[in-house]
Amino acid sequence: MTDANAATIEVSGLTKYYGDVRGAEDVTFDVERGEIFGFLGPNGAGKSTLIRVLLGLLEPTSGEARLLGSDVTARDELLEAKRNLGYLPSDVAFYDRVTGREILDYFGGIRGDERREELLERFPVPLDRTVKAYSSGNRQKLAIVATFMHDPDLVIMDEPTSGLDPLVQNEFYELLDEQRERGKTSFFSSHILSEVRRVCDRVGIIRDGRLIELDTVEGIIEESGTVVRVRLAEAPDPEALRFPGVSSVERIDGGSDVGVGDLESPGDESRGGDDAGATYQLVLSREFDALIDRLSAYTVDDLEVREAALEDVFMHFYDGSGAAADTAEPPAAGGDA
Ligand SMILES: Nc1ncnc2c1ncn2[C@@H]1O[C@H](COP(=O)(O)OP(=O)(O)OP(=O)(O)O)[C@@H](O)[C@H]1O
Repeated sequence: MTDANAATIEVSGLTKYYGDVRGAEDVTFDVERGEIFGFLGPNGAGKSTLIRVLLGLLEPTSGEARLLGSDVTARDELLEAKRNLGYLPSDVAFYDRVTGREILDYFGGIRGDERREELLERFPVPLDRTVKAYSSGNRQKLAIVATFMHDPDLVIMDEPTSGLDPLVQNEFYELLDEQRERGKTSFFSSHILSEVRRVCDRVGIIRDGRLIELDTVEGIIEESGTVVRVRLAEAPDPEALRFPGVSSVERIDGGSDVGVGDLESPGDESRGGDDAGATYQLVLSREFDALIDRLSAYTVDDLEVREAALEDVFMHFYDGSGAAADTAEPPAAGGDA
């Protein structure tokens, strides 16, 4: 039975293997009623695997998952819970020889459509055209209307803003804010950091199938929220600059094998490697006394301290690997991260 007081999503020790291939490993988290929860990770991290298990489309190898109080492996229970669920897949595929209106009529007939008109005003689409003739943005807007129009308690979305222009994205974020005010729950995967920062209450970060971070966006930034760039006259091993509170330290002037010099600050590339000194980037919590203490052992030629962008923090969680490229924000997304 659906339990009105239960967390809307409960995942406990969930593991899913495809034969020998790990999809998800020992993942545990809850999403509470009224939360906006962002689920992040590089390509192949296991996001879709978890979403598909939650929807009952994949059988877990071990562990448990409950959706709106229902065990996702109990078919009848889950079917009942799904009346209160909206699902927006990443690759929306409508039967495209029918019109947008016919599609909404179809889904409305199955699940209800009490919010249809209001949502169409906010996300207008050419209703009488066949979906085949829709732009990808219109297709996504139609999918949003179809996902929310029966006013579900929980919506699960896989990269919901892909293909939307910035104005429509904003409208979508406002819709999520309103959902939260109405006690509805939103769970979505994303690669767009500005969107995560703008809308999410909490974030789970998944890598190689494992949940490696679960916190509020503020908590994540606070924990690793300051970026320090320092140019020293000497060139110590980066590890010599590490102290408690430093989550990453890298030499960024080409003197080490870790290259994050492409992050920002045009002009930096002109600096490094041409003499005995070296430039480092540290990501740390606000441990300034310890920083000054550590740097006092060297000659500081230049020092820059700034608040970390979410990108810096994610670089850290994504381990500075090529996977971090997935966190890059597409130009159309706009935003502040
Ligand atoms: N049907 C499948 N058969 C075998 N392996 C699979 C299958 N689906 C996913 N995998 C593997 O499971 C791992 C997790 O993949 P998943 O699609 O869940 O990642 P993702 O985080 O959703 O990635 P993306 O951001 O690229 O969509 C990957 O190694 C992937 O290759």
